[in-house]
Amino acid sequence: MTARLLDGRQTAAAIRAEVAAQVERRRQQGLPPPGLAAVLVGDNPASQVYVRNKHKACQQVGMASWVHQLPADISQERLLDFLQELNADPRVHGILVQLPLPRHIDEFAVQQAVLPSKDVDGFHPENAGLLALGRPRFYPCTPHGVLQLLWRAGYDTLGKEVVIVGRSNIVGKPLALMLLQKRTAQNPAGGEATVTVVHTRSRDLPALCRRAEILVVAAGVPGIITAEMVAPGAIVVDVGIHSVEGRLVGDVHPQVAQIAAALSPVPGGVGPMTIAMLLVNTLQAAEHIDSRGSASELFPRSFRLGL
Ligand SMILES: Nc1nc(=O)c2c([nH]1)NC[C@@H]1CN(c3ccc(C(=O)N[C@@H](CCC(=O)O)C(=O)O)cc3)C=[N+]21
Repeated sequence: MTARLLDGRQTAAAIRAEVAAQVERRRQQGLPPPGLAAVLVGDNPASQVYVRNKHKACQQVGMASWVHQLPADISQERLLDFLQELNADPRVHGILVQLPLPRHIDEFAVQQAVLPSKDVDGFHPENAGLLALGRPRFYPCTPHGVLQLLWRAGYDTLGKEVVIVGRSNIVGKPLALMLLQKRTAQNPAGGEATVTVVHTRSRDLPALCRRAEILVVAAGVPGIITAEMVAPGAIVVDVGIHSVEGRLVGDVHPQVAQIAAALSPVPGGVGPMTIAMLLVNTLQAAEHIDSRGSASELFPRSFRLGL
């Protein structure tokens, strides 16, 4: 038996089509296209691929997109000034500063400099706090992509034993919060799961992982999850992505496909979903700015994506 494939490319394409329809509806109403500004500092080759993919995805759905390539040695002060310009630009509804940043730049300072209402990554402390309190403004793209991939494949997390491997601010932590929340019309990406977050310091990682009905792996270590760490019939979502000897691999060892009931692969799983959810957030940012007249207000409703 080999696992059912959770096809992130196909699911992301379906979400892009939903977003494209909303962008077209806006156009017919005479509204400007949602606009995303991506900021890339330095020339990390992986970051260049991701930012290019985001730019292509924006164009595909009819959004405006700008890629700002800044030199690796730009000062933090200049970068923060540049972000203020994007904050003030009415054509820009969403701002994304690609991570990782060069070492001389304080990531937290940069995340705080993005206007919270344009923070389509959901990394600003105000947005992280709102998510933690059950009042999400933007769902962080990768965790939301994981939940959408599961939901659209027919897997409900309600009451399930979900184990998350990894405790990062961009995946593990926000995903845990989303999985705990109730699913409501205002909060459609809730989970109501029993959530366990494990990490490299956890005692007996294999036993903890084997408890999972749904195992989400965002550890950042190639192949760390092997077949004996997975319960037969589990659903496994691989969030890791690494270039190893010229090939893309995830955190989940290929032998897991023989044990799991379903598996989200790398590439072709969470990566394309992350980009699709970025488009959703950019659309949401544009919608609320238009409908409320103010970019700084709390968004009153979530963009629901057919849930
Ligand atoms: N501010 C910020 N926001 C992010 O969302 C963000 C970031 N920084 N830094 C890096 C991570 C990583 N990330 C990916 C996005 C798409 C793919 C993706 O499209 N992957 C394709 C393969 C792409 C390839 O060919 O290399 C796939 O998995 O099929 C992967 C990884 C977004 N991130």
